[in-house]
Amino acid sequence: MAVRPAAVVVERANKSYGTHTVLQDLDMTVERGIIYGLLGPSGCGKTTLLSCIVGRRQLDSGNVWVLGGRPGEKGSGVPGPRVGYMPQDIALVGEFTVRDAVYYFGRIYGMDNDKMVERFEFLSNLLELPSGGKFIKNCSGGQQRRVSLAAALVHNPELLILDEPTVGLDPVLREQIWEFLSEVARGGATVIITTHYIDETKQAHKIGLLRDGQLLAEEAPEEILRKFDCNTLEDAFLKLSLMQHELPPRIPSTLTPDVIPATRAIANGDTRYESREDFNVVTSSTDVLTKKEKPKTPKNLSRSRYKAVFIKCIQQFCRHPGGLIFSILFPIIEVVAFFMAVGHDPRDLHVAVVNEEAAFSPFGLDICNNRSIKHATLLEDETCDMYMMSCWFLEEMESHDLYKTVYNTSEEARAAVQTGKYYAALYFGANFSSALGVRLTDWQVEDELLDESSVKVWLDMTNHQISYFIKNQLHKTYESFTKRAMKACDRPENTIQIPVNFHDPIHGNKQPEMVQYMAPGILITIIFFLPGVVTSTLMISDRLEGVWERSAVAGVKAREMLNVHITLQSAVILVQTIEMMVLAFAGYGIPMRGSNIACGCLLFLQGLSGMCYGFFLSVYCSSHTMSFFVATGSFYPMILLCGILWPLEGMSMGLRYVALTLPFTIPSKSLRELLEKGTSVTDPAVYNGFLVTIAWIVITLAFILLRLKLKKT
Ligand SMILES: Nc1ncnc2c1ncn2[C@@H]1O[C@H](COP(=O)(O)OP(=O)(O)OP(=O)(O)O)[C@@H](O)[C@H]1O
Repeated sequence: MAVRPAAVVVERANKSYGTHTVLQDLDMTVERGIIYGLLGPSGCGKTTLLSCIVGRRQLDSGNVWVLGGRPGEKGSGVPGPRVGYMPQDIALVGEFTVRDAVYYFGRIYGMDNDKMVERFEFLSNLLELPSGGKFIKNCSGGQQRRVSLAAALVHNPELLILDEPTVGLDPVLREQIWEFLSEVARGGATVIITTHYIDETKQAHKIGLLRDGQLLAEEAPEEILRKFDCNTLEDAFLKLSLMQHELPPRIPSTLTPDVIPATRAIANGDTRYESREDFNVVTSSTDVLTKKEKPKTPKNLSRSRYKAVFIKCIQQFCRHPGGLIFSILFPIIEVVAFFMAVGHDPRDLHVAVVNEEAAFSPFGLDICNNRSIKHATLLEDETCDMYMMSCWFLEEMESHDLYKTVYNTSEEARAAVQTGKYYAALYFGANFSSALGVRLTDWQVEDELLDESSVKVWLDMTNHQISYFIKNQLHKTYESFTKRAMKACDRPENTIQIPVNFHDPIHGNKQPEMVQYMAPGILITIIFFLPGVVTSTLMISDRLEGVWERSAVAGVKAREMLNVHITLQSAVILVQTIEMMVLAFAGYGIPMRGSNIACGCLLFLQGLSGMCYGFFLSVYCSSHTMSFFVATGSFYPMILLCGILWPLEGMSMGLRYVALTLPFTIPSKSLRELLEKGTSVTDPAVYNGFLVTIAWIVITLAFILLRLKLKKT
């Protein structure tokens, strides 16, 4: 008797999702060279069982042997090129053409170009595939399913696992596919197929009926019909299901040798097996099953897998205009938007002005335009005569970008502020100049005179930026106004300035621009955010579409996927870094006092950190929505706490420590040190930023690998 090892043996398999038991002490045997039809109602666990067979899920207890080894074991070829897997979902990249989809798997399995061309031609004819250049996303559901089947068949695997391959196909095509599968089995390969069309499984050599986590029957279709005295398999299954709880526990069929129907004679190369005894597998002796066979896998598959995934990612990226624009144009748009919109002083600001001094003068309000008027003169007795000084004040105010709109009364001016027309109202009393003259020469003045010599200001403080700007401009106006008056009266200009002298700053310049302060933080956040979003979106799409899972069954390792993605994203991040630096330093003249290379490296590392954060989101979030929530929920606190919007010194100590651990806070400070102070990278103020960035990369990668290890997704 020729003893022939089984292709698949499952022994006392148990699998639950939480409290929901899916497989319960399940035994299953699939002999080599047969078509095995796995049937069962929706949700009974067929897909779960298949994914345990291909090594993508682990049983809670029990054993699985596939092609003489354990799935997932090193060198078993499963997952890998010994299996062809067609999942229930299409699991193909929408940006693939029909040809790309088939070639992608061909490359993973290490097929050379000629072989792929030949197989593609063959499968195109067999499965009536749409034209090779048609995009998967433009194919109909049935066409996509046929392409998906072609992708599973491309490399002539030893074991074909097809999860509902014939759904939605027309009967003629279904018949052709079954004929082809019979031919494949005659060639010695094994086929496990699930289908909802029970009748078509008549063509299988063996059928397993899965219900409530167990196989109710596992026999040749004719045998099932005979045993249950039925004309159709549907009737037989109905009977079996009704009798399920009355039946004694099923003894695995392989232990009771049956006769394989004459019509189902099975061939493997030159050997033909006419009887079940011939065909028997020694499931009771796991020695035979676990005996290692040398898998017929081509060498250097890792290289071809890298190539396949690399080409796939490039195709996905280049054929996705949104992604391309997002990655290349967004950094430019965001940097330009920032430099154009942020940090500039408000312009064309008008304030409501009531000038009673001028109004009651002989020329009325026009007096301020009268160039012959002398506003301040030194008299012979060395006293300073001041006249219509409000005109000078208003002139100085305009030179500080605050323009007057004249009102007649202070009530009207304040009403204009109240209604939001202006941010400030100014009032000069009728005796402004004379009171000011007395005030500047006499220390002992009465409150009334003090009041008359003051410019009264009412502000709308609800807009902090603008009201602080107006306050600042009025202080500057006062400064230049008094200097002008003192000069006219031949007095030292600085005598009535505030007695605080600001020397040249140690760092930066006397008129710092907000934009320079914010730029490092903004560059850091942009370069972190973009790769983060691109990575999480691409990865979640791949996973939800089943592409990741399917590639993994074909043998692509998570590490290989990550490496390819990291390489490609790194290239994109490099381009983004260069774009941003050229724009910020050459385009908008942000000073760069430190090392260009150090600045580039810090930005690049931040991009990598953002990419790792994107990976992190993609492995921990089950959907795009979830990832969006987490990304938005985390980016905002990162930006709010990083010190660009408000200094850390304004936060409580506890919050400050939290802020320092976030990815933007210390790196933004380090970049500012590099740019504005030219600090060396050997200084902790700079290298701390690098350390925090690297720590974020390492920690997120560790969490990603941990997750991938713990959960085979
Ligand atoms: N990751 C998971 N977490 C929790 N429950 C799951 C998970 N995957 C599957 N299940 C549940 O396990 C049961 C079996 O699912 P499975 O996909 O294996 O069924 P199936 O027989 O393939 O169904 P169908 O024919 O509809 O595809 C279902 O009730 C399903 O809801």
